[in-house]
Amino acid sequence: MTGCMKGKVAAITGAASGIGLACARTLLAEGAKVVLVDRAKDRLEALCAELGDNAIPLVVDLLQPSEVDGMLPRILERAGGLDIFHANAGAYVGGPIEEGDADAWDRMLNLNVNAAFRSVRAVVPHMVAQKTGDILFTSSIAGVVPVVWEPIYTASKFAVQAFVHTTRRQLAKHGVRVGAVLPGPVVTALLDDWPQAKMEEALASGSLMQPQEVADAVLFMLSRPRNVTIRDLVILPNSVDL
Ligand SMILES: NC(=O)c1ccc[n+]([C@@H]2O[C@H](COP(=O)([O-])OP(=O)(O)OC[C@H]3O[C@@H](n4cnc5c(N)ncnc54)[C@H](O)[C@@H]3O)[C@@H](O)[C@H]2O)c1
Ligand SMILES: OC[C@@H](O)[C@@H](O)[C@@H](O)CO
Repeated sequence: MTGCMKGKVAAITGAASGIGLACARTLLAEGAKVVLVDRAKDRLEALCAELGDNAIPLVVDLLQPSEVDGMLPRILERAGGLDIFHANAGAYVGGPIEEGDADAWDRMLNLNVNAAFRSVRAVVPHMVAQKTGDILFTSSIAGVVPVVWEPIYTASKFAVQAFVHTTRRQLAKHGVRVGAVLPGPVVTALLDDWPQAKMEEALASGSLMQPQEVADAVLFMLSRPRNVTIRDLVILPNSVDL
């Protein structure tokens, strides 16, 4: 621990679980104030009570556009600023398309794509005005490799990658960095949707990572000198065959 995030304010969506929570813990340990954004009110409040005064809960349902649009003033009021916005919340649906539930696809696409882009739109004017900031996405290896068993999820993360690459170039001139961390399989609640046999095989072959490994990668990205952007950081368990 170096205290390299001291004085920074971060907001992380989907911070009540998995990768978002590990990132929140890591940034807090490095001295940042962290706004944990999630719709899981009870879990969020219990976690923040445990994490201390620098952990600020913000209950937002990202699937409600008006709640996303109103998020920035609530962050500024509670945390006094915003330096890092991590669009992390996401959902997963896999499987053969002929068996797919198109309504579940819509919910996932709304969260992984529309709500994520909308949330960035909500905070960018603040970062442009202050001429500095970091926008970070939790994308996925499925954002750069078409993963055959999860076509709609893959499509959502390819969309994220397109947004990261284009907005990075729009915002660089304002001192705002945009990048993505692209993990392979991580042990979180998100993979509950995986078939049991696939999960057992992955656990047996060691092809799963822990959320902390992703959080360490995120800290590396955020702690680069301001003239350097890590645009895409792919992080994989050695034995994953993707
Ligand atoms: N777990 C993996 O294998 C893996 C791999 C690569 C990328 N990712 C990505 O990492 C990100 C985080 O996933 P995770 O694995 O930590 O999952 P997770 O299920 O552990 O956490 C997701 C969090 O998002 C919150 N959330 C869901 N819908 C919401 C909404 N409408 N409004 C507000 N909050 C909402 C949930 O309450 C939960 O706390 C996702 O974008 C996912 O695509 C995960
Ligand atoms: O299935 C391989 C990966 O796409 C998956 O583990 C991960 O990206 C889910 O977010």
